[in-house]
Amino acid sequence: MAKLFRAVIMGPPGSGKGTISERIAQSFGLKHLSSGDFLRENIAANTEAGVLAKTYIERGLMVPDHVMTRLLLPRLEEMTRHSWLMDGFPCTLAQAKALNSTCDLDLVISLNIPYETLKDRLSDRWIHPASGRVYNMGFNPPRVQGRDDLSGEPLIQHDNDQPEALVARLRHYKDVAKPVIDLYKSKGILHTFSGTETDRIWPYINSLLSTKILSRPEMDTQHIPMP
Ligand SMILES: Nc1ncnc2c1ncn2[C@@H]1O[C@H](COP(=O)(O)OP(=O)(O)OP(=O)(O)O)[C@@H](O)[C@H]1O
Ligand SMILES: Nc1nc2c(ncn2[C@@H]2O[C@H](COP(=O)(O)OP(=O)(O)O)[C@@H](O)[C@H]2O)c(=O)[nH]1
Repeated sequence: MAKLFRAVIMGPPGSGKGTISERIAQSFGLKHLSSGDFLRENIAANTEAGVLAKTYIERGLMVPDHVMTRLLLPRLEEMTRHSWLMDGFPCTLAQAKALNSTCDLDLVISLNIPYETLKDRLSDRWIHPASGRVYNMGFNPPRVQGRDDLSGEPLIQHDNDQPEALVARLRHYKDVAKPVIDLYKSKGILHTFSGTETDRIWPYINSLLSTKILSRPEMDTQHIPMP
């Protein structure tokens, strides 16, 4: 049976989780799972949990742990035959404990990015709300200004990406993430990457993953022998 690989990427808002997850998914063939995308799918489909989650997200609040775990864990249980990388979950200790009871993680990537960098990136972040695709006017601008590359639909900015909201979001992230980071450190699976540019961090993440993962998407098809 093939060795499956399960990883989590953590970091404050704007640290590049989504951007780096996409690169990892493309280079190593892991499925990129995003808690935000998953919530948006549930909201669009009007599921019971989606309707509930929406009431929190609209107020700029985190969705309660029990709603998140009820939504995400069954989804992960369906993924027993896939390697995956999860972005945005767990972000509290309760979520991490719930995840722990479902699967063994191989690796946790934690991004450590200075506040000034986060502030600059987020004030320039544009989002295609329907898909969650993310742009930055300097780093990865859309082909047509203000429009999503694939659908051509308008891009928006989130109020809570603006500097006034960011300090509170970062403080909250630090408070809730610290015990999660400590937990993964104690398990010996935490790898922290610091810097101000995704393009400079990426080679280190790439080479770490190259030592842990055998190769590209074929790994999902379960024909790769155990090392
Ligand atoms: N693990 C989670 N626990 C609780 N709420 C969550 C979780 N993941 C996402 N959410 C909720 O869904 C919303 C959208 O999540 P998403 O990750 O797309 O965007 P975000 O808050 O802008 O995060 P980031 O800036 O880090 O990308 C969050 O603002 C939060 O309300
Ligand atoms: N200028 C700049 N912007 C970046 C860099 N890496 C990511 N971004 C942008 O910064 C914003 C936040 O990145 P994102 O991947 O959404 O971070 P997340 O909130 O952790 O998922 C997005 O607009 C990205 O396009 C970088 O190295 N430089």
